[in-house]
Parts: sequence; C-alpha cells; structure tokens
Amino acid sequence: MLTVNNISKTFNPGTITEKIALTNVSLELKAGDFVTVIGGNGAGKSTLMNSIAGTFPVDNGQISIDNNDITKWSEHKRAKYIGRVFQDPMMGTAAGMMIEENLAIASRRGKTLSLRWSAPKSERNKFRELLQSLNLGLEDRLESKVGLLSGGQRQALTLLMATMAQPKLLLLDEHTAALDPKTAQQVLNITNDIVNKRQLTTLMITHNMRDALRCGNRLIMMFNGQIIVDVSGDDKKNLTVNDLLSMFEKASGSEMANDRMLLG
Ligand SMILES: Nc1ncnc2c1ncn2[C@@H]1O[C@H](COP(=O)(O)OP(=O)(O)OP(=O)(O)O)[C@@H](O)[C@H]1O
Repeated sequence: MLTVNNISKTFNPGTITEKIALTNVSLELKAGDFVTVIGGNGAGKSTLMNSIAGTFPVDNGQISIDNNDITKWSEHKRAKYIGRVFQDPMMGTAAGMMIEENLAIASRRGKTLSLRWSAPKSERNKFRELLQSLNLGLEDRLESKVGLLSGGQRQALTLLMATMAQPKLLLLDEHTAALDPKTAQQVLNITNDIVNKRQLTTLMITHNMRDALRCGNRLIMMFNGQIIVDVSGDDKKNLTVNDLLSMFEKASGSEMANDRMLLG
C-alpha cells in the first residue's frame, strides 16, 4: 500500500544549522495496517510524516502509494490520497463556519461551496449519522460554528472530516497531545473505532507509550532519523512499557530521555 524506500532528509544543508533528520528510512505498510510511531524529541517522526504528506521534498529515495510513485507530487495532489490530523485542534476545521459546512467541504474534498449553500436533507441526515457515531452530542448542533466547540470535539470532527472520503492513508501527528487526558482517551477511542471499522491504513505518532501499545497492529520506534524497532502482530500485543524501554536502550545504545514519553 505505502512504500517508503530509502528516503533521507537534511534541513539547511551546508549551513551551521544543518540537521540530518532522516537517514535512509524504508517502511512498507500493508493495506489496513495501523502503525503507531514513537521516539524521543527530534527522532524524525514528524519529518517522516511530512515527507510522506509532501510538505517538503526528500533528498533521495521514493515514496509510493498503491504502486503510484508520488515522490514528486505536490502536497496538494497527495491530499487526494491522504487524510491528516495535526496536534493543534485549531487546524483542520474552519472556525467561522458551521459544523455542517465543514462536513460538506470535507465530503467534496476541498471544492468550494457556493455562497448560498445549504445542505440538502439527505446530506444533513448523513452528517447527523456520522456525528452521532462520535457520541459527543454534535448531531444536534449542525448549525453551530465550529469555533464554539471544545478542543476534543474539534479534533473528533477533524478526524471525521479527514476520513470522510475514505483516504488511502491516514496520518495522525500527535492528534491527542493537546487535549486533557480524559478527552485524549475519548478521541483515541473514536480514532480506534473509525480506523478499525473502515480498515484505514494509518500512521499515528504519539508520545504516549501506553497509547502506542494499545492502538494498532504494529509499532515502530525512531531514533536519530532511523527506524530502530519495528514490531507487529502478537509480538506487539504482548509488549509492555518496560519492554519498550529496554528495546529502546538496546537498539539505540542510550537511555530513553524523553520525559513526555516516560510520563505519558
Ligand atoms: N523545518 C525544519 N527546519 C530545520 N530543522 C528541522 C525542521 N523540521 C525538523 N527539523 C529538525 O529535524 C530533526 C527531526 O525533527 P522531527 O520534528 O522530525 O522530530 P520528532 O521525532 O517529530 O520530534 P518531536 O517529538 O520533538 O516532535 C530535529 O532535530 C528538528 O529540529
């Protein structure tokens, strides 16, 4: 499904701020894989995700989705295949627009709505049904402005919007990190529900090791711009946080020094 073949990325090459962020990273995802990504600060997690989404070009290597080489595609073109949710609940939705307008835009994949747009009844019913599945009471607030929603409600809505048109790949970049612990768990449960029900191929960065263990069928750990651990299936199911810590120490030759991860 997704093939990342030997990609590297160095920021500001040849300057004093040069930073090697990814070194020859390869990764193959099968359709329906739900992969959690963990690693310390600056390990290269977001750079890997940004490279796949096309936020910037990679220095070498190829990226393909369903055997289409997308390495040279713009971010905009890749968005047809990729749904994405960021850490910031303010991104991904339009605050000044109503819930139903946001959903209508998502269901049309970015095409603009006419000024006098209003949702046909059938579409409204579909939106109501979708919102009901979140279990946050949003189905009765179709005409509320999104800016009035809580961070958790907004992330759940963003998730719904990012997955509405059945993307080939879903990228979640610490999408629960800015939420309080209870809301974060609620949004994570919704994530699990949507991904599992719809069999979405998903990459999810998290700093919370327990969440990384609880979600998905596969886990990768990054360090110094490389993937140092890759576990799946029963091997992943049986892992504990302590196992992860010792795997990190063994593979990286250093101790885990990321408070956010340890405390998560
Ligand atoms: N746009 C950029 N310009 C310059 N350096 C960058 C840029 N983006 C990332 N980096 C650097 O590349 C390295 C990898 O960063 P990246 O954001 O991928 O790490 P991460 O694993 O997501 O870390 P964190 O958990 O702290 O978000 C870091 O040293 C970072 O400072």
